[in-house]
Amino acid sequence: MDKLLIRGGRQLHGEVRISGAKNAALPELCAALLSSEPVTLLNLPRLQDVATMLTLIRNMGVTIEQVEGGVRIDSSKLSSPEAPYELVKTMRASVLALGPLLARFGDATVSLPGGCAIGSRPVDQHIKGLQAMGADIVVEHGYMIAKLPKGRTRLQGASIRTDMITVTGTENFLMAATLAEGETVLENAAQEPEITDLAEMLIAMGAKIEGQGTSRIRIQGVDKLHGCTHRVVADRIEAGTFLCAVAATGGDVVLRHGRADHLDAVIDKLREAGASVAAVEDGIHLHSQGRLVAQSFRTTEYPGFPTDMQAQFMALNAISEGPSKVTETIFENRFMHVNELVRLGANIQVDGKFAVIEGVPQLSGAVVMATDLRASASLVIAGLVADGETIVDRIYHLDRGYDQMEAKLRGIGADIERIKG
Ligand SMILES: CC(=O)N[C@H]1[C@@H](OP(=O)(O)OP(=O)(O)OC[C@H]2O[C@@H](n3ccc(=O)[nH]c3=O)[C@H](O)[C@@H]2O)O[C@H](CO)[C@@H](O)[C@@H]1O
Ligand SMILES: C=C(OP(=O)(O)O)C(=O)O
Repeated sequence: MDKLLIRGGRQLHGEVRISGAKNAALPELCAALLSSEPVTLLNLPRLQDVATMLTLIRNMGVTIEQVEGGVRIDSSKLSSPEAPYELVKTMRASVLALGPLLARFGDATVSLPGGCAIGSRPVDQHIKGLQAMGADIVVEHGYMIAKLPKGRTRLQGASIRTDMITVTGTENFLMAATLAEGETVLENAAQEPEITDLAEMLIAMGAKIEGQGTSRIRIQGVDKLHGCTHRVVADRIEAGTFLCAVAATGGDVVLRHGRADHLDAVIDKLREAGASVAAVEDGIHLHSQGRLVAQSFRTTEYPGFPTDMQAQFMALNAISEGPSKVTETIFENRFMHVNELVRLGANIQVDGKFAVIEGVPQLSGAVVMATDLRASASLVIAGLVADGETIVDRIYHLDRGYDQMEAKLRGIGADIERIKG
């Protein structure tokens, strides 16, 4: 298992290129299954999750050709609309294959993803919504087996209101509805920029969608979608992670292609903490000097503070001045990084969905274990400011969602290397 070795204490200066977003690329690879014509996705990040999704769809009989900056996906010969457990277990986003397969073939078998470190993450809303569109779905032997009733060839438009806001749920319904008969209205829809990006790709394929980026999305089903070329939106969580890293170490960095307009909640907190952050042409500029002031925050759905930035901002709070309180409202078990941050000298108490942090002036390097994707990123940030050497073990979590993180950090002056294991 690979590890990262970090020698902390360096300020970060220079430019980082932000990659395409994991959470847009994954649904968009599934959206390519909606058409028998080729789809080209550009600005595709080099991530383990993307590789897993490509294996998953290749397994179904899809042809993938590498092109500069991305892939060309040809699903005209897709023969087996199935997502097996072996692939789904390493990546929950595989559930995004369900909506497109069902919409195009009237038939899909997708493994239930199972729980993961940050929470139980059920998919009951996905099933309920697709059932409202006329699918028969049974759960047997750990699989969701979805079919259209006899005599039907298309899903039916429906009004779907989920019990809570769900990002991949909204994406599954959005993709399924593009080929359904009639109108689908998604109420209580997620508003994340990745959903808007997916909707823009679907529109480029001939879908009729209105209201993306709001809580009410309307889709008029069409008979067929065609191919398209789409550029994956920049990863706001990768950008937010680098902002927190530089805010913690001090320094001056431009995040090329970063979208400040997708990170308002995080940038507001960084400014309140004392960092200077500005949108610049095709990027974000951050300048930070000296110890910042810790900030309390509460994770909520977009446009609120993202749960995917909670761990990284907590690492920053751990070495900022004063107390802060972090409230995690989206996932029930997303404080796995706390014990590891404590091993590095942080002062953090957890009580249910609250974490209370008392900033300390200095962390000290140690061996720590990554438990999930963003927990790993928070440990890297802590390692960059800690005294001496920090080893972050189990970074396969990090590789799931960060495109060459250590090379990008080295490029702006961090002392960080990968130890192959
Ligand atoms: C690939 C991708 O885009 N992943 C993101 C997506 O995950 P994902 O789409 O899985 O997260 P959801 O928005 O669905 O989850 C929100 C909450 O709803 C619950 N829920 C969801 C669906 C369901 O059928 N039943 C149910 O109870 C979840 O357990 C969670 O408590 O949004 C999360 C919340 O912003 C992010 O942390 C993930 O990075
Ligand atoms: C939780 C995350 O991703 P996923 O939904 O793919 O597990 C994340 O990106 O932080």
